[in-house]
Amino acid sequence: MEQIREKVAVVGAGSWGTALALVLADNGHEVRLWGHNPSQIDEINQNHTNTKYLGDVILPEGIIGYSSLEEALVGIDTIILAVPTKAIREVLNKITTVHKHPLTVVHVSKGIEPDTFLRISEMIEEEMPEELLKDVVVLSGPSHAEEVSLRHPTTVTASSKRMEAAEKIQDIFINNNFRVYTNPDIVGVEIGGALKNIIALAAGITDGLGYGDNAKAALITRGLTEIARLGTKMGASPLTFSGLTGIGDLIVTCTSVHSRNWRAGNLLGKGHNLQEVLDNMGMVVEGVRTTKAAYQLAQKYEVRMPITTALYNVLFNNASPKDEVDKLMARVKTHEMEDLTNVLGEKD
Ligand SMILES: NC(=O)C1=CN([C@@H]2O[C@H](COP(=O)(O)OP(=O)(O)OC[C@H]3O[C@@H](n4cnc5c(N)ncnc54)[C@H](O)[C@@H]3O)[C@@H](O)[C@H]2O)C=CC1
Ligand SMILES: O=C(CO)COP(=O)(O)O
Repeated sequence: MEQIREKVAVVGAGSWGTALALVLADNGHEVRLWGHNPSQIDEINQNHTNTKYLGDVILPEGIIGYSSLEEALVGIDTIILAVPTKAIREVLNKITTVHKHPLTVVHVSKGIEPDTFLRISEMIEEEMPEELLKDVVVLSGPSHAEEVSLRHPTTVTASSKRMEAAEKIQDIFINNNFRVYTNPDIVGVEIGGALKNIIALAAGITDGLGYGDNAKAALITRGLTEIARLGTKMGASPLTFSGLTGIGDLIVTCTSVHSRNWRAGNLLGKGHNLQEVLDNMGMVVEGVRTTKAAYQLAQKYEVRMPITTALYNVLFNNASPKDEVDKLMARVKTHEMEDLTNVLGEKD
């Protein structure tokens, strides 16, 4: 396939931004990687490494690090936004201050904003002046940066309200190690990517408590049910949850040692407190804030989300992880298929 060569700016030089910059550079694009930590940018330009996030991986020389956002964005019309959900508004604000030309914004973050309940594409639409925003595309799926940077086979999905925009991003990223699909269901893609982190925290907790694979399989399966239950009420297609950004990302995040959400949950299950865990992680654990947002959304949409509620109690009400598991197991008996029918919206 003939690749189009583009000038692309990756905004955010953490694990995921750096790994995606590597994919883009492998495809021959001119890649500018912006980060707010000047010493890290020096390391990228001088040593072609980003050791804090990707260890001894050698980055392609085609990646040029920038600590000036204004300089990084000169002549750019596509940006990859790769910062934690919490930083999205602040970074967009900086972008619109220095860049006055229309942009396609590809976001790769996995979260929902607590209190506003906005998905990330909605936050971008709210924060960017209409005349500066061409398209919003989300790129999501089962994809740990550590493995992408080693060029191990990975599959993800691009979604946008305008399919041509998603297809363009598919073309920019796709290669023989990094296979990109498209899906028109942006609500489902964003909800699946955000909510799987909640279940991964819970899976880490049960592993930390010493429970085995049965408990993890139960969390993945019943977790998917409650993600789909909320997602369909928010307008997602139920089919998306059986795809890469649904069950796919849920499996990888609940089972991989690379997952920060699983690792944080594991420490909580072993008895560490939340602040201690977050302080030691040194990278973003998106599931904590997303649990708050999903707990609030469950109440707004009157959807049963027992795993999310149990995790909310552990994170924000000081509940004991073991007591919450005991409570989940002792709930009133129910029919599995009746629950699944609810997912499809055929019953309240
Ligand atoms: N690491 C991974 O394998 C994947 C991560 N993601 C998502 O990508 C998003 C970013 O995650 P990671 O890169 O993994 O996080 P990270 O913790 O590795 O890096 C985050 C980067 O954002 C920077 N940052 C934080 N606040 C900032 C601000 N206010 N202004 C500018 N830069 C700021 C940090 O300095 C750091 O360089 C998250 O939403 C995560 O869920 C999605 C897929 C895979
Ligand atoms: O989203 C991810 C993999 O698809 C990364 O998950 P963590 O943030 O838990 O590391």
